[in-house]
Amino acid sequence: MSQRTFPDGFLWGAATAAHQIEGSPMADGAGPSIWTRFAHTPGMTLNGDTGDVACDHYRRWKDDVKLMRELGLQAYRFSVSWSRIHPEGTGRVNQAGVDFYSRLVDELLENGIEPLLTLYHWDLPAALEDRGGWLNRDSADWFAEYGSTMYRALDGRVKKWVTLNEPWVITDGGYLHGALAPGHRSKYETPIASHNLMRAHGAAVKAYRDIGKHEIGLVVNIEPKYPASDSAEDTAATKRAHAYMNEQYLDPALLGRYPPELKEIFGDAWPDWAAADLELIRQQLDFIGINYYTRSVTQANDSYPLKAGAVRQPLGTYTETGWEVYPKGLTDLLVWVKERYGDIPMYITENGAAFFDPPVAEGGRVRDPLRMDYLQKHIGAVHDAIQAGCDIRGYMLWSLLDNLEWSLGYSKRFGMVHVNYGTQERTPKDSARWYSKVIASHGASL
Ligand SMILES: CO[C@H](O)c1c[n+]2c([nH]1)[C@H](O)[C@@H](O)[C@H](O)[C@H]2CO
Repeated sequence: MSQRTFPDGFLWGAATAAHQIEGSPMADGAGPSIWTRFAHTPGMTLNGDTGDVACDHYRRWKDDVKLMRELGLQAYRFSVSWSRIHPEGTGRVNQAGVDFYSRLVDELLENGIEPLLTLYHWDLPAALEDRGGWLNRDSADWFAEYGSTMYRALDGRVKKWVTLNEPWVITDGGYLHGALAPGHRSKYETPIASHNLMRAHGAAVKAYRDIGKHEIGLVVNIEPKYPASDSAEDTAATKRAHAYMNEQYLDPALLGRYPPELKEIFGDAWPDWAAADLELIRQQLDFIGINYYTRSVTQANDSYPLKAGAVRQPLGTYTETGWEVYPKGLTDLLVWVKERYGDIPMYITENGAAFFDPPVAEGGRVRDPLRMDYLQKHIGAVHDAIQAGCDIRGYMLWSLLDNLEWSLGYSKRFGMVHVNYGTQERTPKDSARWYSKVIASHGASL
């Protein structure tokens, strides 16, 4: 393979999220989030795992930034825990919470690492859930207020902002299937939560345009859907699945409309949204963040309400989370985004895999060849998309650290750095050493 050259300024980094790594969820005046509440509800997470300690990043942040510098990261994508900033969700600001993130950003900048800040990575203040959460139309104002607090505190030092991380997972997991906080199971609530999340996204972007002077975008998880057969049923099911996951959020954000398949999927549960709502949602964005993990070979089935599902590939390679390794899907998807939405700049804001890692060997080595192979192929797929004309400006590996995988607890390790949850010792895996070389060579060593 000829040497791969990435564009000048292409940012190499890694990503995490507050609830998954910080621990100390109630420290220094913070309020509880829906994940603090959900994880402490018996039966909601594997082994009853919670984010009470996680990777203890709330206390070890300085050493973790030092580790990022040693690895040569150029950027770091992290999220802010809303309930550290507004313990009741709105109104009173907890300055100690703002100060934590301000210190983290300063430390990143002092170490030559660009911060990429996600305002919302699933941890809604519990106080707002008690007021209806994302089912309450006021959530757009709540989110814009919180975003404005952070813009005023950090804009300028933070130059790349993200409103939401993955509205699809928030609603499909938290409102339809109930596997994620707040654990609802309602076909009727799901579109309402989705729509209010996107209204909140629009309101936060509008607020940014009044306060901020840099870049703001939206992060979506999208997954290419390939029909399992050329039957009419599988073709229609694939179209529904594609609209439900891939178009449901990018279409309103970038085109100001929902895909028509959503009415077919949700039926009487799909409201006729007001045009003014779609105008609020459709705000000029500076970039889109793409979270990519796998593809879905899709067939018609009796799932509710989508009536479509993935078919396991007998010759496929699968990760510990049951996702097929399919790098070409990333290229196909990025080209699809460009073709459907135009030349909007993109970042790969998450890509990575959980594999079973061996324990830390003598001398502090963690051999993770499967992860290295996954990453090499997917970064190569990003390069293929760039060659195909996509404007991709960076790659954030998921994840910097092994961390709390939501309802799966600590059972899945996505980190390029191993975390011993008993001692909190960090040990870079082989994949981290390999990634450092990729960064140092700007992709040439891929
Ligand atoms: C369904 O895959 C999603 O794109 C997705 C995968 N992941 C995510 N979203 C979340 O943004 C992270 O918090 C997860 O830790 C990470 C790994 O599961």
